[in-house]
Amino acid sequence: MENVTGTSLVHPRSVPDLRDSAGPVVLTNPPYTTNSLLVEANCLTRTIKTRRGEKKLLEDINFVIEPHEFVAILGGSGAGKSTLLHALSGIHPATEGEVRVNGRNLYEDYDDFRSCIGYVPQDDIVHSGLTVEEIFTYSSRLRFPAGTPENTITGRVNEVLEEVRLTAQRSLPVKDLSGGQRKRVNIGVELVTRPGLLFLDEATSGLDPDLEKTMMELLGELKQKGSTIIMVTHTTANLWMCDKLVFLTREGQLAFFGSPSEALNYFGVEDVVEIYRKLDTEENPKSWAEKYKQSAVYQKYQNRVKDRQRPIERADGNKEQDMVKKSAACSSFFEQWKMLTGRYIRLLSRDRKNLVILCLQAFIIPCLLVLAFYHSAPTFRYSEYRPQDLEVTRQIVAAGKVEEVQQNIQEEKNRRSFMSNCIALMVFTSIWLGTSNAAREIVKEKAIYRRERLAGMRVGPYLFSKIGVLSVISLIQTLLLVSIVACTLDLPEFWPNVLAFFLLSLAGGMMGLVISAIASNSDKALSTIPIVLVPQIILSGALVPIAYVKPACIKAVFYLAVSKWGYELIGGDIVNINGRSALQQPLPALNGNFSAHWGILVLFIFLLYGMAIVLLHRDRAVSMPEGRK
Ligand SMILES: Nc1ncnc2c1ncn2[C@@H]1O[C@H](COP(=O)(O)OP(=O)(O)OP(=O)(O)O)[C@@H](O)[C@H]1O
Repeated sequence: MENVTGTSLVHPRSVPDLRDSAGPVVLTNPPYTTNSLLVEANCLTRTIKTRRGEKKLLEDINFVIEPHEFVAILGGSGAGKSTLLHALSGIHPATEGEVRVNGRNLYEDYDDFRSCIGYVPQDDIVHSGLTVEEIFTYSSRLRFPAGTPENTITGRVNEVLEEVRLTAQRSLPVKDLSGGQRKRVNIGVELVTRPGLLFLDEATSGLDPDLEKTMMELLGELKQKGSTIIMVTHTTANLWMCDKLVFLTREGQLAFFGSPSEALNYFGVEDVVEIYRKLDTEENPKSWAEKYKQSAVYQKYQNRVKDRQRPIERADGNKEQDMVKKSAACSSFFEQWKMLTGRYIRLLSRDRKNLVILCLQAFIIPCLLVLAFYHSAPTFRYSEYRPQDLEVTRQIVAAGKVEEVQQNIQEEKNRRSFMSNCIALMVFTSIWLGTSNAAREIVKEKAIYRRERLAGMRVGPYLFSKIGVLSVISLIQTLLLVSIVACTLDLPEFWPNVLAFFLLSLAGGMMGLVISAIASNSDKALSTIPIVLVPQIILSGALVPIAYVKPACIKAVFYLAVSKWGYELIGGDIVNINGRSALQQPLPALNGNFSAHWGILVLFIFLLYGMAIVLLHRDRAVSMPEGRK
């Protein structure tokens, strides 16, 4: 392993996969990224700011991991193992120092390496409602370059099922698998592209000894197939399968880097567990780092670093770059959107209870509205709003029958008031339905989202897949709402009403997605909904007519509420009942000149969409180079 020649840093086995005999890179064959990668950690330090000042999680870590090496990162709890893994994989870059992969700066060229890197998190971050086969298939579609034939994907999925020994369970949903099987699914997701660099964060923890050994053997096989594997682990039973061990002191310094046998010799112990004890009981952890720097093992590997410098510089940079870039070519916007939409529909359709609740709420709420308004206010029926009413009133006035005029005015006021209330409630219902449909949709799968962003998923197709499916749900709910309420209460203008309520629901959905993008978990998302929805009720103008609101700066706040524009658009002049004479010509909903209101609702939808895009782009867990700044 230590005699790897420096003439090419690409493993020979990977070449036929990606190139035809004529030379140029082709993608008709499986687009695996089996090119072996050499990893150099140069002076890695990670400092964070705490209330008590700066804290170093990692300090001056240096080592070189050769292609095809299987490396375990070890150390006591809180030593910085995960921090080091994140720094090496580029997920959370070090604040000082650099990681070089085949001589190139990983942090600067992360996008080029994205598809060569697999990261298996500690938790089983997959959609538990999908089957094992579906998970591997979607994972392949997301990670393979555009235009990869379906049979290539199927072939690779079958291979991975074999590799992780889950062929018999391929049709089972992940939620029905055992803990160990789920771990294997978690690892398999990253294996579809056969990554050149595979990082695992305690991926084998919690497994029984037999399964843990099986997983280590599996990783050993992957190494044989060309991957460089770096793993954080607490399990010491099978460390002899690793090529190198990295030991960290309690304070994140490098205590040791070398082979398992060298580790036992260096620490003068017979069992790796004793090394933990030695590292833990040392009063001054830094002394381990200093001692290691004086050791022969350190000198040996430092020489290896020096020897490595020249071959890296000599390597055929262009070919190397081409290959990495080509394999990093992710699927197109449309392909990603299609895949993500298909997966989202599948997931929703498997969650029958949720679907029933979505339909029920769109059915029960309008039914309650009808019950409340139809029986209590028969005069409210919209069909009774006729211009003749006004004429009749005028005749009564002309006849000097003041009492009848007053009664007529009162009836007119009641009618408008009921109408106004019903429309306001429908407006709130639409916005609320949209918001509650969407508020959990990103946050509930945020860990998966982050994992897939690392694998090359783009924010645009992801958000569009959510919006597309949620729009269909909103449309169905709106049709139910408007059909039940508007038809029973004789509201005219059916389709314009449907469109207006649909836009409101869509705007609500966008608010929900913004909440979902900000929230750190589903509970927080749900408790944020009232913060967004209650202002929609207060600022709609239905409770306090905007004409009466003073001063102007407070009035301006009302203009920021989606409900205000929807309420005015759908209610027409009825919304101004308190500000106008009841004898004014009543205008049926949507008959006035409200074209600006349509435009403003659409503008709100676009603004909220933009906000969700920006928030998802700024998600710190997946912002590679920015994380360093
Ligand atoms: N964002 C942070 N703010 C403050 N301290 C942090 C932060 N992230 C990590 N730490 C601290 O850095 C140290 C190293 O954390 P890390 O998760 O890398 O340790 P670890 O060796 O993987 O631990 P374990 O084996 O228990 O998972 C810990 O003491 C942890 O509390």
